[in-house]
Amino acid sequence: MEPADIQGDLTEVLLSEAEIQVRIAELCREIERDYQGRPLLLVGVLKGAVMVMADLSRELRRDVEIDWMAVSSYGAGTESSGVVRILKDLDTDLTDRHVLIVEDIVDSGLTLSWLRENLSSRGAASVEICALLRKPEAAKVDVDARYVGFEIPNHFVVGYGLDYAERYRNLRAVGILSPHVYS
Ligand SMILES: O=P(O)(O)OC[C@H]1O[C@H](OP(=O)(O)OP(=O)(O)O)[C@H](O)[C@@H]1O
Ligand code: HPA
Ligand SMILES: [Mg+2]
Repeated sequence: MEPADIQGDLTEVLLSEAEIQVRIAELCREIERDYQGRPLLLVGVLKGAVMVMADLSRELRRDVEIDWMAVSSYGAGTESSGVVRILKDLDTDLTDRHVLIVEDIVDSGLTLSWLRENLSSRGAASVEICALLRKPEAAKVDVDARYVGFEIPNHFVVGYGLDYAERYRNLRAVGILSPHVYS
């Protein structure tokens, strides 16, 4: 299943493509129910959330708007710097909007706690979070994410949008990156 040129880079496949898709469908049914009758703006966080956004938005059986923000706190390493930078802002005015932030992972929580504050301060009617993955043991701040796909152990993971130095984003599964790749 892994491409030949990355064989050995993963110590373990944590979540298969099929497991991810089943869970995304479950989250979509919850989202449809919770936002019934309310217009919904999905805000994807580039670049990691590209795959989740593509699959989640197409699985939703309702109309949505989609916008993107790019923030970065990791650079090329495996540890959050804690400093969040806006690389690309939204095109959409958030006044009175119901916003659902779509993310790949809550790791330390620094990115999402900062982002939720930032978006809430723009006059949104509501701001909630949907993250495919969460690492409970890595939390430095508490992030109240309404929709979480999977809680995973505290290892650096790649695939399905998640990168190490911009590689591995295109894997269909999520796996643990072998320390020999980055040490
Ligand atoms: O909870 P945290 O510790 O803040 O980590 C989570 C964030 O870090 C990663 O993004 P990154 O800054 O690496 O940018 P990228 O999405 O472009 O890879 C990931 O996509 C999340 O946005
Ligand atoms: O485990 C991770 N992998 C890739 N990118 C990340 N950004 C935060 N945590 C991670
Ligand atoms: Mg990253």
